[in-house]
Amino acid sequence: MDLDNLLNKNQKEAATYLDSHLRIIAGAGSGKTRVVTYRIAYLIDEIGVDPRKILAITFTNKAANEMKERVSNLLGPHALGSLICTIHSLCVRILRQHINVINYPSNFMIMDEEDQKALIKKIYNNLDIDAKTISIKSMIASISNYKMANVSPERALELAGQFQGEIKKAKVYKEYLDYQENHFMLDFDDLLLKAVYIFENYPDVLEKWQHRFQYIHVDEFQDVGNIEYRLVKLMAKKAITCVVGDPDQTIYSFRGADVNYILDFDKDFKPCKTVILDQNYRSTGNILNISNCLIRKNQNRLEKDLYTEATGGAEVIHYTGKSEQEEADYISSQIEKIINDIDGVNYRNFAILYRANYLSRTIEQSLISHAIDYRIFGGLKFFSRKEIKDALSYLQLVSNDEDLAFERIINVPSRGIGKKTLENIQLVALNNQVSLYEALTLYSDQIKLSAKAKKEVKVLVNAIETAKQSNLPLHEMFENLMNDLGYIEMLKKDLEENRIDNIHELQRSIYEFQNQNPDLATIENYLQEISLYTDNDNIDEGQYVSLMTIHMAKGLEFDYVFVLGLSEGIFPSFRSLSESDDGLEEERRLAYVAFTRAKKQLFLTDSEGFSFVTDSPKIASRFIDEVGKEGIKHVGTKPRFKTSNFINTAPSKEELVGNNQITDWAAGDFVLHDSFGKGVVVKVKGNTLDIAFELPAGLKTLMAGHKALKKLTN
Ligand SMILES: Nc1ncnc2c1ncn2[C@@H]1O[C@H](COP(=O)(O)OP(=O)(O)OP(=O)(O)O)[C@@H](O)[C@H]1O
Ligand SMILES: [Mg+2]
Repeated sequence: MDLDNLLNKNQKEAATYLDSHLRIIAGAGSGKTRVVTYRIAYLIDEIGVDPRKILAITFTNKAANEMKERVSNLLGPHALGSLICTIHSLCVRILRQHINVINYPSNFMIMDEEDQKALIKKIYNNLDIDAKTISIKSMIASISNYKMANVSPERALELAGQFQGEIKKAKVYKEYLDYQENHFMLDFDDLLLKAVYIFENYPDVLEKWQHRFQYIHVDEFQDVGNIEYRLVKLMAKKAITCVVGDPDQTIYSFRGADVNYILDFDKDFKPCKTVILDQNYRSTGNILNISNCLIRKNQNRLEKDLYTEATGGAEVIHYTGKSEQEEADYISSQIEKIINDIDGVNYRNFAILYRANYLSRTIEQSLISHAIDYRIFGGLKFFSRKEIKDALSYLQLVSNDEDLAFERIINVPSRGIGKKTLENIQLVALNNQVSLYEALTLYSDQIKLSAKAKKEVKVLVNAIETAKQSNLPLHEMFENLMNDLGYIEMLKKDLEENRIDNIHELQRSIYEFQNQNPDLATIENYLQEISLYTDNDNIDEGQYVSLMTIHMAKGLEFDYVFVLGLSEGIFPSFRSLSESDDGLEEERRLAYVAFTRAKKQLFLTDSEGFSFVTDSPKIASRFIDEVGKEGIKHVGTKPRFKTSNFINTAPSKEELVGNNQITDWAAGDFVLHDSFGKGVVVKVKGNTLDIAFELPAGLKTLMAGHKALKKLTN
């Protein structure tokens, strides 16, 4: 292995330095992960270290697999034996071997978040606690806090004093722990906590693991929290520890990550050498330039800049679309164009990144209609998400009384209708040769329901019947339906903000559908169209474009990267903006992570219109403004920033989303349309208008509340 050709001087120094602990602090794409990979190869190949003495901790399974693959490409099969994994899977290994010291069986079960929620719901039922008073999500957070602070249930009860809410929480906590112990279940926090507990209390176990590893590496060290740090510190007693990270890429502070662990690393790990890498090998000059410009806007940071020997390369493109659909179609067509124009490029060279999961919907639909295969990492495709399936089931029930849809939603939100009652309804339906919904409405006297269930069923039926008879535009009917059913309230209660955002996104999809198909805007037709998108399975092999949130993209790189949804309030997210400057700075680091994933070309996109999530008109993200003017080109519609007076003159929601003054329209009204010019209303049909425009536009059918349309008073 000729390291001189593979690494630059500083990188080589870092890869081969074995005299003490080592810290590598460096910006994105400077080869930190590459150094760790070569260091492992160097240890095995040149120094002759037994691979089993080497540990490398990565942030995600994907990163672990990539590192394993790279090492085995370098060394062939004799690299096998070194342990390259995430911190959670390391803990699972430790516990499977040693958890018996605390009287747990080694085949303990691991609980994910869904399991936690289910257990807490069960406990709420037993203790007669209403999720309205303590949301499930806040309960999960409290349990995590108690555990991390090593607070016992008894102590939690003491601390609660006279506060009823806190007393309840302490009780739930006790039940939760009892259940876990009786069933030998560990949640994700426990994996770390129990491993640390065993290390701290069973010196012989700790010693085994301290002996096991001679060289320890931790990638993405800027994102470790207290418990991870303690684990590494315990294990590293006899090892040479190498940590690498970039303080500008700390993006998990909201979950307890603390950048000070890397900044103060040399205080605990003595002696320690620090290597700084400042040459970027990943990106073109233009990409690097705008990323540097952006991150410099953070006040609270260590000054450090990256340079590259690469040329400027293709300009960074900022595209603004008139609508989200236009924005998405721009991305799809650029992917097609690049594949057509440049030899050897395929879908795998592309990534589309976004701030939050709900933002994938428009781009997914566009990719499907362009026949571009894609895969979502770390999440489900939009139309496979639980809340979307629930909402669509409700719409199905409204439109054509589907039994499968009925079964899916009859107890969501919970109406006290369990398996037995459902069987009862099914039997009544069968006996009377009607649908399940009809059985519930027409033959309710034959169905045994508790008083609570009866009340809830009434709410359900009312909501569905109101929706069936609604004359409102579809997206408003849908909004009312979700509210009337208590569905939104259920999500709010559980603090499921992401799911609420997804429901709002679905509402937007309905809104767009009726705008594009004013003549055909029925639920049946909408569901029909959507069915094209709902049964698209994930492809695991072959070529596909990668879609993921920016958090998932940490450490990865792609030739062509699109970052979409760069609108104020979306990214930076309005939730972070309302917190503090720290919130904004973390968003900016997130943008820095996103932009620096690109190797050859970076596309930043946003669009005009109205956001159902922020409930306001969209303007371009401040991050677009902050990247400076050099090496970036604006295309599409002229972007609007907060600094212009757009905010004052922004159209209202009614103007953008459609007002309810449909009845105000009459044949003969004069109108002005942004693109079609002047016209006269020929016919009013419900919410749609037939309008004769000046030529060349001619006769058009439009939504009455369309934002581009204004009624002229005379
Ligand atoms: N000396 C070098 N010669 C050639 N290519 C290099 C060199 N150093 C790094 N690279 C390449 O540059 C890219 C970025 O490297 P790497 O992923 O290790 O950076 P990083 O610092 O870990 O980035 P991030 O902060 O995003 O995790 C990779 O494709 C890597 O192979
Ligand atoms: Mg890396």
